[in-house]
Amino acid sequence: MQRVLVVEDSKVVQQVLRHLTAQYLDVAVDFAWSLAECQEHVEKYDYSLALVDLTLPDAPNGEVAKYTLSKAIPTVVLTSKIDEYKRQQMLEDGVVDYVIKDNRDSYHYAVKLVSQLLRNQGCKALIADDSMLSRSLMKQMLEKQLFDVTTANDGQQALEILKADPDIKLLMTDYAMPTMDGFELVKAVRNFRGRDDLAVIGLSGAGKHGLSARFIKYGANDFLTKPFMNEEFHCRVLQTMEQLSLIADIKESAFRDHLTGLYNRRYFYQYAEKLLKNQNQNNTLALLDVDFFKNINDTFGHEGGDQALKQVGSLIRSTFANFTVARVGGEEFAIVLPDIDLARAREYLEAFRKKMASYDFSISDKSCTITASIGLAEFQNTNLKDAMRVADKALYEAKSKGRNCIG
Ligand SMILES: Nc1nc2c(ncn2[C@@H]2O[C@H](COP(=O)(O)OP(=O)(O)OP(=O)(O)O)[C@@H](O)[C@H]2O)c(=O)[nH]1
Repeated sequence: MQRVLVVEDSKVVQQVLRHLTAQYLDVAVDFAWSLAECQEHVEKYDYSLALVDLTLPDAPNGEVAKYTLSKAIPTVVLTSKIDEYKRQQMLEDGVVDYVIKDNRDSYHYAVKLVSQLLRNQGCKALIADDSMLSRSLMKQMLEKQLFDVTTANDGQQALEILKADPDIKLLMTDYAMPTMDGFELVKAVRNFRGRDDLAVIGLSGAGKHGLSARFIKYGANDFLTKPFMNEEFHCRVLQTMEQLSLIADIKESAFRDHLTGLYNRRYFYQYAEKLLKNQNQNNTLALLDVDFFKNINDTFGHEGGDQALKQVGSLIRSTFANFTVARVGGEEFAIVLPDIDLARAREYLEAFRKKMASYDFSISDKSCTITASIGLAEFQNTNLKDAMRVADKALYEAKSKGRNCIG
C-alpha cells in the first residue's frame, strides 16, 4: 500500500491539503507539523512520497526536505518564494519538483502532482537516444518521477523492446539516431500502440522547430526541444502521463457498474470474449440471478435492494477473484470460467450457491438470507452471446425447479 507524508506547519494550508488529498489520493496520508514530527512518522512507516513545506519553525532552511531525501523518500517541496540559488540547490539535492504557494491553485496542483507521481511508481518508461550523456540524464530525471526506466541506443532497438513489453507506458525518443530515426520509430510504434495506451514524447535539437511539429504528426503526444530545463521536462512528462491516466479512468468508468464496482454489460460483451480467443479448451459461462429480488425491494425499499446487490456483487467478486465477473442485468451476474469444463464449473458454482444461501446479508441493519438461481453453458471459442442463450435457458429451468439451484 502506498503511503504519503505531508509536512506543513500552517493550519489553514494543512486543512486545504487534508481536503484535497482525501479527494484525489486513494492512499494512506499522514500529516506532520514539524521536522520532529516528520521524523517520528518516517521511523514508523515506509513512505512512497513526501510533500513538504520548505520553511518550518524547527527547520527554517529546508532541512525537512534534506531529511526525507536522506531517507530515500521522493520529495516534492512546497515553498512560498523561490530564487535562482534556492531553485538550483533544491534540484541538486534531488527534490522531484517544487510548487510555489502563491495562489489557491498551487495546492490543487501539488496534490495532483503527487497523485500522478504515485501512478508513475513502477510504471515503465523507455528512452531512445544515441547519446549516452542524454540517455543517462533523462534516465535520472524519469527515475526522479518514479518511473522504472529502460534505455535503447537507437530506434530499431527501441522498437524491439516495445514489441516485447506491452507494459511500457512512456517512450521518449530523440530524432536523429542510427538504424531508425525518431519519426520512423514513432510511425512503427503507432501500428500496434495507440496514443491513449503509450505516451510518446519526441525530442529535437534547438532551432529545428519543424521537427517537433512532424513528431506530433507522426503520432507523438508531445515534444521537447533540447536543451530543456528541468522543470520543463517534468511538466511535459507529467502532463502527458496525466492525460493518459485520465483516458484510462474514463475507459475504466465506462466499463464499470457504478453500484457494484463490477464490470458492466458493455465490457462483458466487448472484452470478455476477447480474453477467450486463444483458448481451445472448454470454457464455461455461469449466469446467476438473485431469487425473488422484487420482494427485497418491496420489503427494504429500493435503497435496501441496492445494498443487497452490492453485497451479492462483492461476494461473487471475492469468491471468483481470478475470473471475469460482470453485472449484466438488474439482479443478474455473469461469470466467465476459461478453461474450466461444465462438470468442474458445476462444482464451483454449487459451492458458491451454498455459501450464498448461508451467508448473513445485512440490509438496513437487518440480517437476511438471499439465494440465487444459476444457469451454466459450456462453450468452446464460440460467441459469448450464444453461450448466454444456453445459460439463460438453464437459468430459467433453475427458476422453474423452485430457485436456489443450478439448472
Ligand atoms: N434496488 C434495485 N432494484 C433493481 C435494480 N435493477 C432491477 N431491480 C429490480 O429487480 C426486480 C427484479 O424482479 P423480477 O424480474 O420480477 O425478479 P425476481 O423478483 O428476482 O424474481 P425471480 O427472478 O423470478 O426469482 C425488479 O423489481 C426491478 O425493479 C437496481 O439496480 N436496484
